Amino acid sequence: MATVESIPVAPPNEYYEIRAIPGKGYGCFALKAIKRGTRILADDPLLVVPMANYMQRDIQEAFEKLSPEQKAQYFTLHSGHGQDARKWPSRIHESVAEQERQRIQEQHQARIGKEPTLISIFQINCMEMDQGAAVFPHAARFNHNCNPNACFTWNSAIGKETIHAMSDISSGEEVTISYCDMVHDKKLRSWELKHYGFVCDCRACGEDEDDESTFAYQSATRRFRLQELERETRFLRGSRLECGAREEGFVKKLLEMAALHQQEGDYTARLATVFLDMALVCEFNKDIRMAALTAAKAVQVKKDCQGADFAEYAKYAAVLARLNAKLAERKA
Ligand SMILES: C[S@@+](CC[C@H](N)C(=O)[O-])C[C@H]1O[C@@H](n2cnc3c(N)ncnc32)[C@H](O)[C@@H]1O
Repeated sequence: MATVESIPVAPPNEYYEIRAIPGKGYGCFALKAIKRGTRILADDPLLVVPMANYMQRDIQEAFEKLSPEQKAQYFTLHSGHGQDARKWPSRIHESVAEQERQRIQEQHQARIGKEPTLISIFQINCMEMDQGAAVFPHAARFNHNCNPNACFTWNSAIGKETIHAMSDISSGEEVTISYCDMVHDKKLRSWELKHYGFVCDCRACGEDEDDESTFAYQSATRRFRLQELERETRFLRGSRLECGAREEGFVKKLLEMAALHQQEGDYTARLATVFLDMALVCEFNKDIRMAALTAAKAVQVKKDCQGADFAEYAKYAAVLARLNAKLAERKA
């Protein structure tokens, strides 16, 4: 039970404070109106595990390197222990290799254990970092929403985890991020969130998806269509974008994807890639005016969600500069 004295403190900042929320532990609340694109937090890693398929011993090894204060800070974080074993599969398929089997068992024991452990804290607080994962003590205080108002990124250029506002946030509103892929449907999201030990009660999860008048219905429809469009365009993007440029209806599909992401409030780097691909396809098809317009949108979204100091941002800015130069040449 949280007491006033035990409430964790946010790092000195003008944007948010930490408050207790019944049933959710703590959460982060806006101290004032925050504009989309604002960097709310840039957090240093506390405990780093340099591989994705980490074992208990890897967390232990990283933990041993911490100072006594850092070790104590780690154990103030929320833990995913105390879950009901009956809600998890009781067997591991025989085809699973020995090392992975051990990994699954370690994770499972941590979840159903009675006390917080290194793993039970790591598994619900870690975020991707380079080829592995890390716990960021302040970023770890942001709760989940399937339609969040903020997003997080590991920014290797500055060596920090950043949290940016993805929409305009009102004073007093909880600042949330998504722990799962925003395109996933409710069933998959609930499985992903089960690993964190909670059932999401956001509008997209809590309302009746079969009732056309609800946000949940609209959201489910958008996510379903986005999945379809991702499947249809998967092999026409990235290094195969020139094939996409030649495909009839491809730009229309990218436009639809961009619209759906925006309607869903998903102003993440994924939306930036859709705008960038649109710009490159338009450039390929010699529609420079449209290309420059969509490149400007890509740059804006990229900057808003990750910042101009994010390494990949320079690539986006370079595309826009090239297109603007082409436009200027045409006008001259
Ligand atoms: C990374 S921590 C977030 C901060 C945490 N609430 C705290 O008190 O430090 C993740 C844990 O917070 C809780 N949590 C996050 N989002 C939630 C939500 N939407 N509903 C209920 N619990 C949530 C769950 O216990 C989850 O395992």
